[in-house]
This record gives sequence, C-alpha cells and structure tokens, in this order.
Amino acid sequence: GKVRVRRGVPREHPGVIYAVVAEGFQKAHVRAAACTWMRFVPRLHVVVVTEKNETSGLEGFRACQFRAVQHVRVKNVVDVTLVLSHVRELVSRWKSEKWRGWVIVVQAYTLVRPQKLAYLLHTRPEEFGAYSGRTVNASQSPYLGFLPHVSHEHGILIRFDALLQAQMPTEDADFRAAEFGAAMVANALWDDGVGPTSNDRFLSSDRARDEEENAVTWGPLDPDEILAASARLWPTLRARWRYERRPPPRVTFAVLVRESRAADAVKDIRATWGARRAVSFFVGDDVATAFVNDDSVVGLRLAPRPVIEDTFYDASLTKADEWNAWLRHKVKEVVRSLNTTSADWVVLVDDDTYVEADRLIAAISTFPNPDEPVAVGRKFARRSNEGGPLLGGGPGIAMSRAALGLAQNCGNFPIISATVPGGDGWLGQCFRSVGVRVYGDWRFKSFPRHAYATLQSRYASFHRMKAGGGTPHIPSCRRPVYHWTTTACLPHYTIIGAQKAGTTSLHYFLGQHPKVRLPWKKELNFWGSPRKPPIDVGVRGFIFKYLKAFPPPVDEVVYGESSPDYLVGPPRLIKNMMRFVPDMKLVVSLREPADRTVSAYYNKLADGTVHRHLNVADPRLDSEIPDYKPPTLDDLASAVNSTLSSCPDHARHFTMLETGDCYVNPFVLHGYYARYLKRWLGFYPRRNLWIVDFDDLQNSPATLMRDLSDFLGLHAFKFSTEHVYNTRNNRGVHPIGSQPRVGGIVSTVSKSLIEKREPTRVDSMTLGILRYYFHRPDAELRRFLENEGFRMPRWLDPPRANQNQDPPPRAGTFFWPWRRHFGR
Ligand SMILES: Nc1ncnc2c1ncn2[C@@H]1O[C@H](COP(=O)(O)OS(=O)(=O)O)[C@@H](OP(=O)(O)O)[C@H]1O
Repeated sequence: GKVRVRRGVPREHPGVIYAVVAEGFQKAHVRAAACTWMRFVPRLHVVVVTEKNETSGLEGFRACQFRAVQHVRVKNVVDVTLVLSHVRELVSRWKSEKWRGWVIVVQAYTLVRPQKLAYLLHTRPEEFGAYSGRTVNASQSPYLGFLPHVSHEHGILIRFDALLQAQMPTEDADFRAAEFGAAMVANALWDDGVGPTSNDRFLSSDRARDEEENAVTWGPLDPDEILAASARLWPTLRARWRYERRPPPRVTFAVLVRESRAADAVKDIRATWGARRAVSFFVGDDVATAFVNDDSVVGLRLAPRPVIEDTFYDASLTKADEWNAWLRHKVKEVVRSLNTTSADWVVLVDDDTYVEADRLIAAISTFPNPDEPVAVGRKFARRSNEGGPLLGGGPGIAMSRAALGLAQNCGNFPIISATVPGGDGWLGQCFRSVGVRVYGDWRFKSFPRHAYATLQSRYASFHRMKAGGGTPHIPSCRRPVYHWTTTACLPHYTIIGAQKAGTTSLHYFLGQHPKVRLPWKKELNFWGSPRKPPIDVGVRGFIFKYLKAFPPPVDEVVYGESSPDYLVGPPRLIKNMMRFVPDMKLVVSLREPADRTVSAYYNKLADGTVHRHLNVADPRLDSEIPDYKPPTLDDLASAVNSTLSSCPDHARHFTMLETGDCYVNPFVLHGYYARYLKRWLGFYPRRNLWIVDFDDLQNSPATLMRDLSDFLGLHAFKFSTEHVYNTRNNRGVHPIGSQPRVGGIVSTVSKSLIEKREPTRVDSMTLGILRYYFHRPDAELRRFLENEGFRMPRWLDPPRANQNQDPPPRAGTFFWPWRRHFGR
C-alpha cells in the first residue's frame, strides 16, 4: 500500500509532517487541494491516511508528484485519536525524540499554505504552543463539551514531543467521531500539562475570504470550493496578485561585477535574465565602467583591489585577509549605495549567476511583509557558526527593504577565518548584529551540477554558470540545458532501430532539414550498446560524452541521434534515457525480419565482425582470430531451426546478451520486434513512438519523410531522398577494419545503382527457415501494432500469401548445409 517512500523531511522545510485524511473524496478534489499546496512547495512530507480500500486520495497525491508520500491505513479515519496514534507510530519510527518538528492533521478538504505555516513556526513558534488549532467551545461541541478542543476541520497542529508524551486514549467503539477524538487528544495533552492554543490562523471556510492574508489553513471547503480556491489562490503568482489587487513585490537586482570581466558580464546579463528586470551593476573601480555610459553600471571608486585571484580559499590567511577585506569593503559599499525606497526587496547576486527571476520573486513573496527585517538565500551550513548566519553571496541574497535599511548602518567586522568568505561573511555578521532573520532557501542553487534538474526544477538561481565569468547565453532551442560548464540542447528524437532497416538513410535524410543538428557521428550508443552494457549514466557523462557530441547550440534547432542497437537494449538502457530525456521522441524502422537477418549477416561478413556480433564480450575482428571461419548464413539458420525444434516457445529464446535457456543468434533474434517494442512502451508513452515501414523508405521516401518530420514537429521541407546510405556493398557507418568512420564521410550510392545491383543469393531453404521462424514473432508484432493503433508495415498487411503454406520444417531435415560446411 505504500506509494513512494522517501525518508526524512527535507532540510528546507523544517519540521512539518502533514497527515492528510484523504478518505471518501474524489480524486480530482484531492488533487485540487494537494496540488494547490504543493505548487510552491514540492517537498512536503505527506502521510496520507485512508481506510482499507480507498485509493482516490492516494492517487490524488500521486498525481501531484509529491516527493515524500507515505501511506497509513487506519480502521476508521473519523477517529482522530486513531489517526494520530498511527501517525505518531509512523513518525517516531524515523524521527527521534529530539526532533523539534510538528505534525499537522488536516482533512483533504482543508486548504493549507505550507510555506506560511513553516515561516510562522520558525519565526513565532510561541504563537502555536504545543497543540493548536481553532478551538471549539463547549456549546459547539456535541461530545465532551466541557473539554476545550480544536476543530479537526481546520487542522490540528501538535508539536512532536508533546505528541510523543501524550497518553493516547484507547479506542472507544461508542464514540467514534472526529470531535470526540480531538477532544480526547486535547484531554491527553491536557493531562500532560499542555492545553490547546486557540489560533485564528486556522480559518473556517466562512471567514476564509476576509482573512486570507493571516491564515495558514482554511476548512472545511466543499469539493467545488476547493477547486475554485485552488484556481483562485495561486495558479500563478500573477493571477494571485491580480486577484488580490495588490501589485507584485518590487524587486531590484544588484549584481556584483568582477572588474576583469565587467564588459562581458554586463552584456551577458542584459542579454538574458536581466533583459526584463531592474538590474544594477556594481563594479569596484572606475576603469572597468568606462566601457558603458549608463546609470545601471555603478563604479564604486574603491581603492584598487588586491591582485589575488580566485584562489582565496587556498591562499594563506594573510593573503586571504587582504582579499576578504577588499570584498567586505565592496559589499558594504554596494549595500550603502542601494536605495531603500524604490524596492520592496533587493537581491544581491554575483555576476556568474543565472537568475530565474519569476521563480525568485515567487520564493521571496512567501514572506509577505517587506517591512520585516528578513534575508533569504542559500545557507552556508558549515560556516554559520563561525561568522554569523551566513548566506552564500553567489546564488543571491534577497533582503527585505527593512533588512537593507538596517544593514546600511553596519560598520566593519573582523575577519574570523579564511574560510568565511569576505562579502558574504560581512553581511552575515551584520545581519546578526542588527537582528535581521536569515532563512535558507534551497531554491538558491550554488552549483547547478545537475543539468537535467535545472530544467525541470523550481530553482530560482544558478551560481557558477560559466567558469571564469559571465552569464552564459541560454540557447533558445526547444529544450535548453544550462550547466555551469556548458550550455546545450537536449536531444529531441532518437532513431532507436532496427539495425539494418535503413536507419542511416533516415538519419542523414533528417539531417538535411535546416532545423536538425546531428551529432559528430551516427551511433553514439551512449545509453548502452551490445558491447557496452549500460551502466547507470551520470550527469557528467551525460554532459561531456553525450551533449558535447552535438554541435554547439543555436536558436530553435532540434537535436537528434540514431543508434539502431538501442532497440534491443535492456531495460536499464531505457531507464537511463528516460531519466535524462523523459520525452524523447523515438523512431523505429521495421524491415521484414528475414531480409533484415540476411542484410545484417552480409554486412557483418563484409566488415569482418561476425565473431564480435556473436560474442559481444570479445571485440576481436574475424581476421584477428587464428583460423576463424565465420559460420555461413545456412549454418546460422540451421542452428536456429534445431533450437526451434527443441525449444518451440519463442518466449524462451534469447541471445547471449540476455539470460535464457534457448539460444538464438542475434542476427535472427533481433528481428523479434514485438518483444523489444513492448519493452520500450513499458517506459515511454505510445505517443512518443513513431514506426517507419522500411518498405516506404524503399518505395515512397518523400511521403515517409513528410510524415516523419510532421511527427517530429519540423516545418515542411523537401528532402532529397535520391541516395541510399550504408548498403551492404557500400558501408559508410561501420568499420571495414576496426574504427568507425567519422560521420561526415558517409558513402552513399544512388538508388538506381542499387536497383541494378546483383541481389545477394540466399539459399531458398535458408530463407524458408528464417521465414518460418518469424511466423510467431510476426503474429505477435501484428497483435501489438493493432492494439497500439499503429499502421501495419506492408510485409504484414496483407498477410504474406505463402505464410501458412510453408511446410513446417521437420527437425533434422535442414541439417545438410551444416554438414556441407564441415564436410569440406
Ligand atoms: N532509401 C533506401 N532504400 C532502400 N534500402 C535502403 C535505403 N536506405 C537504406 N537502405 C538499406 O538499409 C540497410 C542499411 O540499414 P542501416 O543503415 O539501418 O544499417 S545499420 O544498422 O546502421 O548498420 C541496407 O540494406 P542492405 O543493402 O540490404 O544491407 C541499405 O541498403
């Protein structure tokens, strides 16, 4: 019954575990409520409480993709004591007595503002006591009216230590009701000396509208109200501000610019995130500002800075002192020159930081009042003891205008150690001395290491975007990736197979499109290949080995790769791809499997890589193995035939790559398309998959390319499809020898030549065996394509005329080619 279990509450949202009673609601309603809370707080720790068979509540939370969801089943969700006992048991399993956090029990029909609650608990914990909520007076309460208790409808907030101490009443069958339970809890806590604190931040629905600003919860709301409220509250911040008729907070960005790179940094920031924002640049000396003539660049006229570069963490304390002293001086001057009246908030940020300004403003606006002295940013956890409550200056320090006003009066502070950074250290000491409260916020990111995370994340700023300075140009390709070492585009499509089904032609045909960029070679085989079993791909590999294989990003282009071995890859390969590119478009070309086998065989024979293909662990070429005689196609077919007679169930057939009991060589087995396609659709949605009929590539390539580029969302283009790539007589992609050729030099032949070419003679018996072998896989493929609603490739539709007429081969009959081979 567990959903997704992640241990521990994330540091960023200290200490509130939400026990949500989600029973008897429609999924849409739970989702509306849950997704509303979660819009800005993706990492709430939620315990979903349901009765036995209830699933809609769980699904509602799942739909919002909460990171930490746990499921508790209780006999009766209406009994609050029961709910709390279970939750207590669960929480105490992973939280020790020392944990200073809170548990809040709310109903799925209670709307919550989690950030506000976290903020209040952090700033004014005394307001909540050990046990609080909206108290219900005796006359309103049908049960145990003489005991003060809080209404379960608006949320019951209990400090975890009080919950642990409380002697929970045992279940009482006669009094199963929420009020009763709440009163019993109150009673239990009361005995321990803590009564409930009445708190009007827990609002009942009828007062919700008027007191919205103060409230942390509203309840009960009926389902439609939940939907309306979630639509009303924060579909986006802008809508919310519009609804509340209050202007969004005015935020000014102050960028500390390093003198040596001032020109580039200012240009880059103006070209990217600074384009639509109020940004001032502060440079320490006048020389560096000479290049611009505008008010947004402020020269501070500081004394020339010391010549120590970047190395201050390693430098000796004396040198670090000198450097730190200069930085302190600079930050102090910047703080002094900022205007406290023109903005509600000021964000101090380094010049190698990329700011997602909307997200940053969203983060700030959870602090409603700019007249409270608060500062928000990334906390330096380890250094805080030394200097004060330190925030890292790189990813940005946001301070309210009240905090700024106070900080402007700060004087000098001594440098405590070389590890307390200069400017940030000064600010920390300053904040402490004037009583500015400092909050850590995970959205200020100091190293955006995870390229993929930055795309999907809710991070508000990314520090160290480009080593050595400047905000990088964020490419406006469809799927940009930013990383502090690079910018790139995520690939949009991959041609995953099948091998020998014209993937090279497709690859280079697509490459003709003006919007398509191909990597430096066909077949990167990055996610895994037969000779490189897929390991879990890491971020560094993804960036340096994969993204770097593509040309540098330019506007509005589409990146695509082709590695036909992916199709037959194991699940791990697909998972790797899924993790980094969850909406990759997949293109698969299908060729009549017996023809495919023949083509694959003759190509490997020409390459001298038959042995390697059959023994993936051994990279040697055929010619490198003494006395190696590659098996003939007839040999291979007969071997398959004997496997089929001893092992008639195709499901048990495997190549050596996979584990299984009945061996079938990969030349043949890779034509078992249904098996592989099903595996892919176990991960990727059907809409991401496009199936090409090889027959169309041969006969109507123009139409095929038109449909394919439609699927990839490319504008109409006239592809030249005259040439045929990578034919068996004219190998372009693969080695004739050992090294693959570089992508640019791919040999093609014109179609007319191919048509004139002498066909490779294949023994009819061999072809018969192959065709017979593929009856079952083809039937499976046909069913699969039908079920998934794909167009049938021509070789399956209409059914092959002789399909049922081929006599089934009898075991032993077809051994003659084998014998012939060895007889010589
Ligand atoms: N446009 C067109 N028309 C007809 N046939 C074509 C076309 N493009 C590729 N081909 C044939 O496809 C075979 C090569 O497939 P791949 O490029 O996928 O091979 S590989 O897996 O990348 O090695 C190879 O098949 P064989 O020649 O039978 O080996 C190519 O001739």
